[in-house]
Amino acid sequence: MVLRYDNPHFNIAEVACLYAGFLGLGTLKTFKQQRRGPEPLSRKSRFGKEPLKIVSWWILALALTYVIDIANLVVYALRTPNWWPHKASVVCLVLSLLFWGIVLISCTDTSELPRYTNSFFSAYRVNVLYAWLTEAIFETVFLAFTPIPGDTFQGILMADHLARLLLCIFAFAIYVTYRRKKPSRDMMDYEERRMFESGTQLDPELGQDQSSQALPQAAKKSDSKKPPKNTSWIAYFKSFAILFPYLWPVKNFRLQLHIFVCVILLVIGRIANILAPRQLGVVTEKLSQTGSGVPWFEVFLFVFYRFLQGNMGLVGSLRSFLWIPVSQYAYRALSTKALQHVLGLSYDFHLNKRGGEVLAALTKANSVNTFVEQLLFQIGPVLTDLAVAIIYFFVKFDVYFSLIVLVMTFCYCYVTVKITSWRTEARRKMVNSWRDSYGVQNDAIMNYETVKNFDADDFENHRFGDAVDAYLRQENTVLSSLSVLNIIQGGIFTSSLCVACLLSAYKVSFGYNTVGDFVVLLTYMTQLQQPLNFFGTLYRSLQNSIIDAERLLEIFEEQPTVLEREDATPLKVTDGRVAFSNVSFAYDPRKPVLSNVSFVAEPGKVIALVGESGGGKSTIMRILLRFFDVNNGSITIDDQDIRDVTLSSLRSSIGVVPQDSILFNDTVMYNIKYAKPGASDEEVYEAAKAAQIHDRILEFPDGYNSRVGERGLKLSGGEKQRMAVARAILKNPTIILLDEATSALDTNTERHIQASLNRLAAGRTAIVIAHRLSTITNADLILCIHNGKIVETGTHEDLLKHEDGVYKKMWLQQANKDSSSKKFSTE
Ligand SMILES: Nc1ncnc2c1ncn2[C@@H]1O[C@H](COP(=O)(O)OP(=O)(O)OP(=O)(O)O)[C@@H](O)[C@H]1O
Ligand SMILES: N[C@@H](CCC(=O)N[C@@H](CS)C(=O)NCC(=O)O)C(=O)O
Repeated sequence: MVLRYDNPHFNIAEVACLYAGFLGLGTLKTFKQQRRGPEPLSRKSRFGKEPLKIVSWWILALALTYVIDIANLVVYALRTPNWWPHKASVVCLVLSLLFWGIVLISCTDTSELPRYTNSFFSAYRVNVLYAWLTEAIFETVFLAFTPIPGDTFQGILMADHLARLLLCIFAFAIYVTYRRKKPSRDMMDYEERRMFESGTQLDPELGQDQSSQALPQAAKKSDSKKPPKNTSWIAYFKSFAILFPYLWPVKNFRLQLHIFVCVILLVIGRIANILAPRQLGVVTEKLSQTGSGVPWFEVFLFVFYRFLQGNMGLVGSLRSFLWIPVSQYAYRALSTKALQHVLGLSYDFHLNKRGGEVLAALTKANSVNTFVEQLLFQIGPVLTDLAVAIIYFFVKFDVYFSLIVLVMTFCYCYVTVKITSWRTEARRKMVNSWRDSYGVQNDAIMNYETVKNFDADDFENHRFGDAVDAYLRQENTVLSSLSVLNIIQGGIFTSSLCVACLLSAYKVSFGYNTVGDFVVLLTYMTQLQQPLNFFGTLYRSLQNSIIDAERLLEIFEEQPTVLEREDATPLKVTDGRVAFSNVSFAYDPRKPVLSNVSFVAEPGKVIALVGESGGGKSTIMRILLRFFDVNNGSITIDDQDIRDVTLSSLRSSIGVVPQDSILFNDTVMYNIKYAKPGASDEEVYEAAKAAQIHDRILEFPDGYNSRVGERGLKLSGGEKQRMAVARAILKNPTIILLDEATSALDTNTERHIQASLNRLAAGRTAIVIAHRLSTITNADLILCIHNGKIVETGTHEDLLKHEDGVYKKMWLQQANKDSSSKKFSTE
């Protein structure tokens, strides 16, 4: 057997093996990894920086041999009359070049990978090895079965094949050399650094609103705490799967139908995108045939197809219209679920959270939805149109046109993504510097008096001027890089259009194609340009919504630490006896907060917890409400362990009057009724009367309809606490937890509050945290808490009898303080 130098079958076989094997192995590997689960990064990375560099140079050299091959063919074809290389050979050469180009980029450029996915090369090492092997085998076969070159053309081809074989052998040598080495610390660090670099590069530009501006920095910090994992793409996207059920309208058949119709409309849109240029070709054909009359129908059909086309066309608009309820459904489902989830998380999450961060993540609840929409209706259609163009041109015209679109697509997308990522960073800086200049301006105006006092007008003007300059410099970068991006995009698109048009013009002139074909080609290509023009912007917003979705996902992955048992029953409160037996608890195992706390709060009695600050009094309340679970011992209410009952029944049986009640920014009525939404106005008045706040409320300008302001700021501390008491009275629980206000109030207010608290405690089990001992002298039992232990118990009188007792000391101290402050105030 003798192989020709320009052998199409050989070339096709080689390219087919390369692509099929590479993709097949890639898929296999991804699934395998998926089943095994993520692996720690360090175990994977056998390749450090240096080998990766050598490999990259090697692949570049290999790609260059194909460039030389192509150039050789072109030169030979131009110099030899009536000789054309075989079409398949040309296509295969270009595809091989593209293949190695992609591998090269994947090995050297990992910055586009999302966090937690591994670098291309570490994931696809097997595939690259496979490609080397395939090349080596094919080159050996070629060299073995091809005659000695007869001219320069064949000589160059032969030299290229030989070079490729040598490069493959060289690559194996590199691989085998480095493979044996144990991964050094440095190598791992390098890989890890790459992972993090790739993660942080993905941060979006900052949004326009303050809340989202604060976010990326904080998010970056929290991310860096997570160990990097080698995760496959599937696993990465699978982690989003927990959000998808909220996107799909499970029970709503009508919405499912909407989605179905939208998908059909999408397909119709793609078809219209072929039909319109095709029809223009038909019209052109008709018009160029003299004497065939006016092609009314053809023209009408063309106009009709045009009417269907585009996002603003009939099909696009109909699709947008039908999608509205689907998108709204998803928004509702996701945002309510997110809030429900966050509210369901345990107290420790809420203690540790950065409030703004959680809220910002929740306001982006729509991000997953936006992500799906962008993929489905924007990026998806553009890429489909390109794929359709490749197939259509192949079927209708010539494989060369498909090749042009294919190479153009790749170059266009790659360059756009690269430049856009860089620009995203520049935009972030621009937004930051804008915020700085805004801050300077704001400072100057807010501190008007200080500025004037120090005669600092000039200083402030300069400061602001500098800040604006800094902003303008960043803006300049952003805007000029936009122009550069547009020029490069235009350049890539226009060159492919130019090649396609020249080729088509050539074919038309030699009669291989008709003028109509030229028109179809030109129209189809130009209509691709418009959506491609926004590819960068689309890519950026896609990235942003993925990042937002990731944050939402992090919240969804958060699990409550206090869980309800599956067989939990509702708490049945009969008398309201609360018993702590040998309870120990710590927020952090290294620092015990409560140890061996035992006491019984008998029904209808008032138990007071006193002791120094930080002793653990509030903790007792928190564990009774089961915001945390005890580490040892148990808490029972009417002989039912609180871990065995449902959380909601537990919390609804207990009334809490916190030290500093926080109210909702609504009316007084709304705030009191919050304890019992179904209560009548009369019940509210009764509760308010019992809490000694009714008369005061009536003095407000709008009575019960007065608004209390943000967090109840418009009310005084005493009023707020009595509102809280009114709430608790309305709720009418058997057990009351009361955290007394620490701050000394005026005697009148204090008397009112005391009276309202007495009314509240009457007939209920009350556990009171007392800061001022004078308020609990009548308590049935006083527990002195010191360092998380109960050190003394008894009534006020009992405890005062202990000469060296903790309680007595506190009592004397407070009595002293009170008398000295009274003295001071009367002087
Ligand atoms: N969420 C938490 N995480 C870790 N430690 C905590 C947490 N909350 C409280 N602590 C610690 O637990 C101890 C007891 O706190 P607790 O609030 O129960 O004291 P307290 O007696 O109510 O004090 P105060 O009278 O000042 O409110 C303190 O040392 C406190 O620092
Ligand atoms: N061709 C570019 C730019 C497209 C464009 O002009 N986008 C509009 C928004 S739809 C814009 O204002 N971009 C500003 C920018 O990218 O800085 C791309 O692919 O991103």
